[in-house]
Amino acid sequence: MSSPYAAEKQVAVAAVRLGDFSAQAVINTILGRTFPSDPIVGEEDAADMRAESGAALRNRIVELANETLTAPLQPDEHESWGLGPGHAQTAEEIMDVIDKGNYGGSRTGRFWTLDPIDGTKGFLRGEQYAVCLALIVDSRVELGVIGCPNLPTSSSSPDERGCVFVAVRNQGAYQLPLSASSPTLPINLTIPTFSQDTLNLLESVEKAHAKLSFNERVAEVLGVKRAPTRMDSQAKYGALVRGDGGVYLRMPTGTGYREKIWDHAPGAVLVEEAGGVITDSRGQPLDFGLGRTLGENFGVVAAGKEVHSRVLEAVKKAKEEGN
Ligand SMILES: Nc1ncnc2c1ncn2[C@@H]1O[C@H](COP(=O)(O)OS(=O)(=O)O)[C@@H](OP(=O)(O)O)[C@H]1O
Ligand SMILES: [Mg+2]
Ligand SMILES: [Mg+2]
Ligand SMILES: [Mg+2]
Repeated sequence: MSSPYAAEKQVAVAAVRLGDFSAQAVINTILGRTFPSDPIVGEEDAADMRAESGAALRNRIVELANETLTAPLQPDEHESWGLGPGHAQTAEEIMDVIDKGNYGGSRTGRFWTLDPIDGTKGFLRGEQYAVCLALIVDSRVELGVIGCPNLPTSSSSPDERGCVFVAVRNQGAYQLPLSASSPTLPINLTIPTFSQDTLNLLESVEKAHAKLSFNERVAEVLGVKRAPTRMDSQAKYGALVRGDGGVYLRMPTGTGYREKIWDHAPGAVLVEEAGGVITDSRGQPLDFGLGRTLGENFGVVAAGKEVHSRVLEAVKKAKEEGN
């Protein structure tokens, strides 16, 4: 007997692959047209589309990407970005532009990093996912954007969904509505102060992505009273900076997995511009100059200034207990 929802899962996995590749094609096209000399570290590559067995996948992605690339321009888009009627690309051009994301990263100079769909598992469950882009210059994140199509615009309006978080170094952190035609103005974000009664953790849903049992112990050491908020993707960073949770805590599961720069670069500048602090679990700065991964950084801790130092101490204590 086949497992429950096997067909739904197959459809959803195929949809996410289409979303991943076509989003990377569209975003890399815009970046390539506007900043032609900037390299891109993108999560996806076109190898599966180029394979002999990849014809159906390739055709569908080319169709989807071209649908977006050739759609009539929105008020906030420009034809010089390679968008609008008449801007269709061939299959070869689409695969090449996806592979423009193959850059290996660098210590110096400027490059972009893209996660076309972050929180793949969340997307598959119909929950949170995000489209994430950051500009890194000389290893420092200068700009970050996290688009969350399924995130409520605030915790008090659960039915209104779709937010974009934007931060530019020294220019603040903002939340905008996802729809460019919405009259809502950008909201300037600052991580609020949490009391012992309101503090809680923001953590992954997937046990394979973070050691949730360790988070539980850290919460106990901190005297946290509220249950954790589990959410997929970098939407967690958006939730943190607008005060929907007090601490972002992500501890390695012990498999030797290295965190990818596209999973944290936009969140890093967003947290700092909202007045918070982001480091690894040992208090080391996240190093975006080592290539496609964060190298030896061990986990991620982000929170408001005072809370952050308390979390690092609690992590240390919980680790010592475990030794
Ligand atoms: N073993 C392991 N350890 C840590 N992280 C991992 C691991 N495996 C995958 N990933 C990355 O986790 C990204 C999703 O992050 P989240 O945990 O926030 O979301 S989710 O709950 O998994 O959806 C996810 O990003 P996407 O692939 O873009 O979804 C992965 O890059
Ligand atoms: Mg990701
Ligand atoms: Mg992804
Ligand atoms: Mg992935």
